[in-house]
Amino acid sequence: MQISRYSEPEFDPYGDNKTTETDAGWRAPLATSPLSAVVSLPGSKSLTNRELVLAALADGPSTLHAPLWSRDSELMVEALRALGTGFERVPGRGEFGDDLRVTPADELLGSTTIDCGLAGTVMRFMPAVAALALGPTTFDGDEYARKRPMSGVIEGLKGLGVDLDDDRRGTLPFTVHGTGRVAGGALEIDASASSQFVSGLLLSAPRFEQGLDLRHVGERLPSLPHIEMTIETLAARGVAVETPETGRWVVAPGPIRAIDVELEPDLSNAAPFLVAALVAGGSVTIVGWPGATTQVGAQLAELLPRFGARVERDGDRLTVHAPTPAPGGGRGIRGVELDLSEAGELAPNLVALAALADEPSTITGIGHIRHHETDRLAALATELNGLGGRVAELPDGLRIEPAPLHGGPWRAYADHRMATSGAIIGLAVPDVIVDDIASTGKTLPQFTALWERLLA
Ligand SMILES: O=C(O)C1=C[C@@H](OP(=O)(O)O)[C@@H](O)[C@H](O)C1
Ligand SMILES: C=C(OP(=O)(O)O)C(=O)O
Repeated sequence: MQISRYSEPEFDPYGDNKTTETDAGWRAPLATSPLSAVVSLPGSKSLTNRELVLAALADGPSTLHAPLWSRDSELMVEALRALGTGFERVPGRGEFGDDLRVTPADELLGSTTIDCGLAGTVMRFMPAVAALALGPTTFDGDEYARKRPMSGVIEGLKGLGVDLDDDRRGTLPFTVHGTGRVAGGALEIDASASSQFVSGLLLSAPRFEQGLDLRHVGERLPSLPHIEMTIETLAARGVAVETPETGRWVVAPGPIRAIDVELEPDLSNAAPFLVAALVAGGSVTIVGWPGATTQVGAQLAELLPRFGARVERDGDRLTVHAPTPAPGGGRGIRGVELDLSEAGELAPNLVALAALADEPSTITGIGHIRHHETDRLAALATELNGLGGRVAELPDGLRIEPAPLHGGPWRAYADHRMATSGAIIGLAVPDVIVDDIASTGKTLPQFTALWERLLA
């Protein structure tokens, strides 16, 4: 079989976003009439990057149908390719790019460097794979990636007997000295800073000699649905993860089956589009909404009605209808008291929505999003207040008071969800200029094209 390079010249992780970016930034389009839009979205980042790792560790070739093609998934492909995994693009039925055939290496080989970019999934999922490779693998990433916590991965691998050189600050860069085998066994880690510490160990665990008996010992565990997603993707490949008690996962050693998988659309990337219906009025429909899913974005169907939306489900179509405008002239968007600890990934877009509500909101349980692509609590408060907002940082969340907003610069901090939050504000407020809309290429290279079509 011919294994071609994934990064063929025509592939551009920033895609259509380049076409609308100018030197001054991207002027977020204002919504001038109620929406009536149907939107189709590319594959889920979280599912694609799990399936890439599992396909590379599987007992034969797997095909991923309708995978995500974006900066984060390209970084994952390049990381796995650097260790010897084969990739071949094959024509598929998806609207957003080819399918991908993944052929595991006969033997994973290190002696390489992996660029994690700003991708949490790459920096937290790949070190355990590198420990299964023969030879040293150095991990590094974007400047801000060096600030994201890695202690659960670093201390976890050391606890499993892996030789790892690090800066002792619990961050990138570091080098994993793989020997081609990991003993595995019982391990305790603190995953309070990120559920990805748990997922990253579980994904490789069936390949450890004694499997893994992992216990989380910290105070809180954020983003639980993402751990469920890891367990489900392993189960689909014949690996049972036992959960004898909350915060403990047991994986027996054994093969990871090669299977062909169909990727679901990214429901967290549906958030800005669905939120747009509440801000602009009218309705937005997402097609391809799965019947059952572990994606946390599915919670939008329950979260958006809390803000006053009406949600309708018809087969694989999910439609969000705007609330009735308030008699006094407001949009009718209600304030909320939300604990988003399970769904921190949705927080930036929901905070943007709350900033346009008629009533105050408090969103908590999201202290861990200070460790996402940027300190999202500080970034949201700074950017909204810069446009006249009244947002106060809490230790683990934000308090948002209604305030009239004005136009001005909106910094994205290289964070795709900060960029899309600026676009949401710009629907209602003229002259919001997002400095780095291309950061949406992390998970949705088509963002600006889809956004402009939403408003067309
Ligand atoms: O495993 C994953 O795919 C993810 C887990 C979550 O991370 P945290 O637990 O760090 O919030 C989520 O926020 C991130 O966007 C994706
Ligand atoms: C936190 C996020 O990403 P990452 O996978 O880099 O952690 C996110 O996409 O909101």
